[in-house]
Amino acid sequence: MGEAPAFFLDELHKGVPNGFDLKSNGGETATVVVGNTTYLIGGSSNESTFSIRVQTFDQSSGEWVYPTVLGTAPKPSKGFSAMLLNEDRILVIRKGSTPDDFAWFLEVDTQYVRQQKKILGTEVVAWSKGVRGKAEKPVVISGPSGVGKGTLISMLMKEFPSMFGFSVSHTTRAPRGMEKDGVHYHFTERSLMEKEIQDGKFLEFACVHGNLYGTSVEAVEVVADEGKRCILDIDVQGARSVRASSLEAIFVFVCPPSMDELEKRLRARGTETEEQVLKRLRNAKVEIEQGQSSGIFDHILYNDDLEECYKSLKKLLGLDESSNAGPETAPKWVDLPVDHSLSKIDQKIIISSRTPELEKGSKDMFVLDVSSLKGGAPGRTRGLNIYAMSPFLDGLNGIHELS
Ligand SMILES: Nc1ncnc2c1ncn2[C@@H]1O[C@H](COP(=O)(O)OP(=O)(O)OP(=O)(O)O)[C@@H](O)[C@H]1O
Ligand SMILES: Nc1nc2c(ncn2[C@@H]2O[C@H](COP(=O)(O)O)[C@@H](O)[C@H]2O)c(=O)[nH]1
Repeated sequence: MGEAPAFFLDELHKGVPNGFDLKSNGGETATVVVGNTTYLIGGSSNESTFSIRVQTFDQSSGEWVYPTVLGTAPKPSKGFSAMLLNEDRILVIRKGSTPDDFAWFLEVDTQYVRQQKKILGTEVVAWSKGVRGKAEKPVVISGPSGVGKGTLISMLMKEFPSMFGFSVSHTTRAPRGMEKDGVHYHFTERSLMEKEIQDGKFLEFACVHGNLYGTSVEAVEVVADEGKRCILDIDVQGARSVRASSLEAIFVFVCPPSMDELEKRLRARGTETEEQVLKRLRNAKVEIEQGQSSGIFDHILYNDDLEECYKSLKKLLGLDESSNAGPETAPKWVDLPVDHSLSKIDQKIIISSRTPELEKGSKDMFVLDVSSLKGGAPGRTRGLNIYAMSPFLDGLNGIHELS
């Protein structure tokens, strides 16, 4: 595994498929060899911006392969640099990008990519954007309809607005009176949702009480992009799928004190028809059985007294009284040098300016610490840490933590 030799690159250039603009991209094409496959990441240029594209070359057959590219690709930028991070992913740095959108990972052999290869029967690569800050695991909350999941989640979001973000699911059920599209759910048509499921846009989906519900990859990404911890309110089937996916999460199951109390709450909420209430209660029995015995869940909570249950939820999430200290300081702005090179020392990527930055306050070197990465496709890669280093101004000890 490594960089492609120069002669091989020349051969590649001859056969480059249409749309790939390697020459004008001036050395910004990355070629990474993994076994018999060369991953070619190149720009297709449009005036002064490059859209990043991926192609693979199978050395044994001598053929170009068009992999299925999953995830949202990075937006066009002034250019990019790339390097092999480890056996399963390539790091791509977008030049001249905003600080919250500079680091991307092209996964070539992660668990998710291998899974998708099997499902789709094609070569697969997947994009995942790197996000800075703490790498707290998402929280999956399941339980029968009417047990109080939504109530508990609202309390958490109200008390810790800067810490948690809600994953807005898609559903084919009709909105209830107060529900807003895009806030409580993305209300959608079944045929459209089925097409999007086919296109790999969903992390999980399930038929629940006669309607289709699902968590799109984007719903989880939006929360990670805000630097928040994602909360998913999904049924047991969905929790099972997430458990089997590469999204590492904490799984919580909420039980009612009794079936009578559950029925009381569902009826008191007054949002379902009699037929729906009966259906939801029938399904509740199965869900409670599965929730308690399937081994999917890390924690089981009993929602009898709401305040007590909320306290237990906070405790298992590691939120004691002192955690309510207000929002974390926002990560500082990073002004990466546009013309830079990348090198790697252990789990640290050194981003060095090719031309010393002369402007007051600009930095010449950055260290991207990738030792605590979490998550990845589908979704964001969390836990990215970046430091500025000014060897010319401060000596090599001049490290400033930015996040
Ligand atoms: N501990 C509790 N004691 C009494 N009532 C409660 C308790 N927890 C929640 N409730 C009430 O029960 C009803 C159902 O709660 P909620 O809507 O949060 O359930 P849910 O689990 O989110 O249901 P669904 O899965 O259908 O969305 C609401 O009217 C809520 O106010
Ligand atoms: N598998 C999924 N289940 C979901 C999702 N969003 C919600 N749900 C579950 O559906 C039922 C019913 O919800 P309601 O809003 O109609 O009362 C409830 O158990 C939710 O947890 C999802 O994206 N995937």
